[in-house]
Order: sequence, then structure tokens, then C-alpha cells
Amino acid sequence: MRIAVIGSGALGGYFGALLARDGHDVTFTARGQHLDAIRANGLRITGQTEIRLAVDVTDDATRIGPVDLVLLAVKATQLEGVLANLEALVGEQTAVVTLQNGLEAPSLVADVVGRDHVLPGVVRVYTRIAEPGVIDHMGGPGSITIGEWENADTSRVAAIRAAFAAAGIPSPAPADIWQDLWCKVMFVVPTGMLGALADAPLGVQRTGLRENLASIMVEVRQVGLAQGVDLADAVEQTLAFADQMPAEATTSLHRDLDAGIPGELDPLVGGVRRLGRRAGVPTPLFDLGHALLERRLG
Ligand SMILES: NC(=O)C1=CN([C@@H]2O[C@H](COP(=O)(O)OP(=O)(O)OC[C@H]3O[C@@H](n4cnc5c(N)ncnc54)[C@H](OP(=O)(O)O)[C@@H]3O)[C@@H](O)[C@H]2O)C=CC1
Ligand SMILES: CC(C)(CO)C(=O)C(=O)O
Repeated sequence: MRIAVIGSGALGGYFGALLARDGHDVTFTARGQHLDAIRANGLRITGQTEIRLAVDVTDDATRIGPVDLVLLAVKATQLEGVLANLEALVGEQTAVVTLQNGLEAPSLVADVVGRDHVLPGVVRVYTRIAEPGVIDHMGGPGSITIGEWENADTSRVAAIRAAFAAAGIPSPAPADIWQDLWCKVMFVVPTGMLGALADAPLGVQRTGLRENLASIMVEVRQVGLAQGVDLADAVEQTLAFADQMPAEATTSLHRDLDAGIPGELDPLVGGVRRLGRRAGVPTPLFDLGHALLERRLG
């Protein structure tokens, strides 16, 4: 399969390396010191997965040409900067998989390339850039769940899931990709926001702050229900999932905010608020959390 990885950081570097190791024709985009290091030394994965590969890498996506699969792996805040170059990668059958946390990436990409080319993705892994050219794989299932926009069972989505699985990336077929995306958001956004506000890792949130955490998750559910997503049992399921995670776990949103970086505050917390406003669903806890965090960031 011809694959373009747009943004070769924690996610793009990790998943792209697995696919390249499995024999796919993968071109990575990167910039700055990370680009220089990958050009000089290849791409390296350390930690739970060990890979070192010489790879094709460029800072100019328009030079890649049409591919079968685009893995869009920049942060949600960086999407704007790569959208203009996407069309050059898209042929008749190309699938663009969005890997961002949050709710808005699929629509932003669909506005540029059309819904038929967008496969929303949901990622469950813990990776980070350890140093330029080096990605640390810290754990998690390492999965990417994908679906066609309308959840159709196409040969395209089946082929991509099979390619992922063969490369060591579990890719179970979801009943409804939107439900999966919202369930991930229901975990990562409330725990990121409350974690930062209360300076509390998951173990504290799911015990002493459990009712508060559940109330924030309920706001996500209400907004999702207004979009027609089936989230009937999602709060209970998400709390049960949180109960299984390590007590000291924090999300990337929480860690960024702790470090004084807005990170994905706007796409994640702001995204739930925007969709709520559009659907006429109040999100008072998200409004308060967002205001307090913005005030703290100054
Ligand atoms: N890491 C994880 O474990 C998980 C992450 N996610 C989600 O995945 C998404 C990506 O996160 P993550 O991989 O951690 O982020 P990273 O910052 O590690 O990776 C993004 C990479 O894209 C690069 N990039 C951005 N814009 C461009 C551009 N125009 N040209 C070339 N390179 C570019 C960045 O470069 P630069 O540093 O120079 O900006 C960076 O190397 C986020 O939405 C995150 O929430 C979801 C699940 C798990
Ligand atoms: C919780 C985690 C690592 C799950 O993949 C995540 O998406 C995040 O921290 O942003």
C-alpha cells in the first residue's frame, strides 16, 4: 500500500514505522530537528517496541503525489497548517484517516477532500517523541479503530484494517465509528480537564471526584445524543474503563496544561462546547472548566 504519514511525531512515527517495517511504501512528513534527525539516522522506535529504519521523509507533502492511505497525525491544533496540501495526496480511492483526539478533525478534513475520502480514526496507545528522530512506545493496546463516514463495510476499509493488523496494529471493526470517537472523547476530555483543574491523576478523579467526573461526562453524552450518536450506556462504560487504568495515569491534555501549555485545550474542551452550542445543548461544566483553565494560562 502507498502511504503518506502527515506529521511523524508520537503517533505518526510509531504507526508509520510499523507499516514501513511490514513492507508498505511509506513516506513521512516532518520538520525541524525531527526531520534532520530522521534524515540522518532513520526513524527509531524504543520502549515496548524496538525498530530502527531508514525511511523516506520530506517537509513537502505536495511532492508525495496520490497515495492509497493518508495517516493524518499532526496535533488537532496543527491541522489548519496541513489541510492546504492534502488534495495533492488524494486520488479516486484514497482514504484519509484522522488520528486526532477530539470531535472536529473529520469534518475539517472532509471540508477539503470530501466525506468519501475521510475515515475517522480512534487511537489507543501511549507514545511520545523522546528526542528528535526517536519515538518512545510506552504502552496501551496500540490500536487504530477506523470506519467509513457512514460506517459502510467497503473493501477499502477492510483492506486498511487488514494491513494494520498484519503490521501489528490491532484494528477491530467498530459497530459505529462515531460512537467510538465520542467514547474516547468522553474519557480523554473530562479526565484531562478535571485532572488539570484539580491537580489530580485518574486514581483521585475516579474515587474522591467520581460524581464530578461523571457529571462532566454526562455533558459530553448530552451533546453526542443531540448529534444522533448512541451514547446511552457510555458514561457508565467510560467510568468502568477509567477504573481499569493505572491510578497515576494522566492524559496529554492534563500534562500540557500542567506545563502551562494550552496544547489541545481548544480542540478538545472548546470542541465539545462548540458542538453543544450548535445543537442548543448547555455545557455549564465545560464552560466553567474552559474559563478557569484559560485564566490560569493567562
Ligand atoms: N501520543 C499519544 O500517545 C496519543 C496521541 N493522540 C492524539 O494524536 C494526535 C497527534 O498527537 P502526537 O502524535 O502525540 O503529537 P506530536 O506532537 O508528537 O506529533 C505531531 C507531529 O507533527 C508534526 N507537524 C505538525 N505540523 C507539521 C507540518 N506542517 N509539517 C510537518 N510536520 C508537522 C509536529 O512537528 P512539531 O513538533 O515541529 O510541531 C510533530 O512532530 C493528537 O490529536 C493527540 O491528542 C491520541 C492518542 C494517543
Ligand atoms: C489517554 C491517551 C494516551 C489514550 O490513548 C490519550 O489519548 C491522551 O493522553 O491524549
